[in-house]
Amino acid sequence: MAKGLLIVLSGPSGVGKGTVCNELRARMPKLVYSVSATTRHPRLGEENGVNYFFKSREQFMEMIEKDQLLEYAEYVGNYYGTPRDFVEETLESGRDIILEIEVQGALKVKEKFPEGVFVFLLPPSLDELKDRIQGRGTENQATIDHRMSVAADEMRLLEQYDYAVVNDEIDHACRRIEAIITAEHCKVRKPADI
Ligand SMILES: Nc1nc2c(ncn2[C@@H]2O[C@H](COP(=O)(O)OP(=O)(O)O)[C@@H](O)[C@H]2O)c(=O)[nH]1
Ligand SMILES: Nc1ncnc2c1ncn2[C@@H]1O[C@H](COP(=O)(O)OP(=O)(O)O)[C@@H](O)[C@H]1O
Repeated sequence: MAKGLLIVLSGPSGVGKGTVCNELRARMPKLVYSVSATTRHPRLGEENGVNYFFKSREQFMEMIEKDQLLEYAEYVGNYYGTPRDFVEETLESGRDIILEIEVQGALKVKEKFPEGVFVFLLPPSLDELKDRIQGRGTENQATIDHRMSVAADEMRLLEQYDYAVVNDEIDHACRRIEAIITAEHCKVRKPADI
């Protein structure tokens, strides 16, 4: 059986990765979502095992030592990582999986899965990005400033991705990503790619 597609959706904080990913999951019920582990505290309404697996620093370090993470990254003072087994089992079973992760982690996944589909979500402008992070109201000003300075560096990594999608409107961004997934399924795989 053909393996599933590994789709990595990345881009700067606040660009709308979470929002677009949720909408895609609603539109593509067969698309499997990888739930990450993190040392960040849960936000109001977030559930363990649904949004993230919330871990202590010690538990996270243990996952690293046991090689249970496909990749991990430290981002604005917290660790985030992708549980490996779930991704590999999903792909083996022929289902597509989407990882919504920040850019350093995405590039580590690319080293291990060069055949993955790497999608970079762009804001319509940096001003709009700041408005979105502020508008979400989940971070204090210092964290917002830190995330904005990280965002400028993150944008430079765009050229290492396969696709750039501007998140102007959620519906438009989702349609573009759906089109990318459809196209990837239609792609003729050369023996060297398999
Ligand atoms: N490398 C990596 N990044 C992750 C993972 N899970 C989430 N992230 C990213 O970590 C960053 C911070 O996530 P979070 O604190 O939930 O804030 P938000 O996504 O900006 O609302 C975001 O860019 C996420 O996409 C993961 O497993 N690995
Ligand atoms: N296309 C869009 N137009 C306007 N606002 C958006 C759009 N996409 C996301 N947002 C808003 O921007 C904020 C950041 O989105 P979020 O999905 O949390 O970003 P990320 O996961 O990349 O950090 C949220 O308040 C969200 O509602």
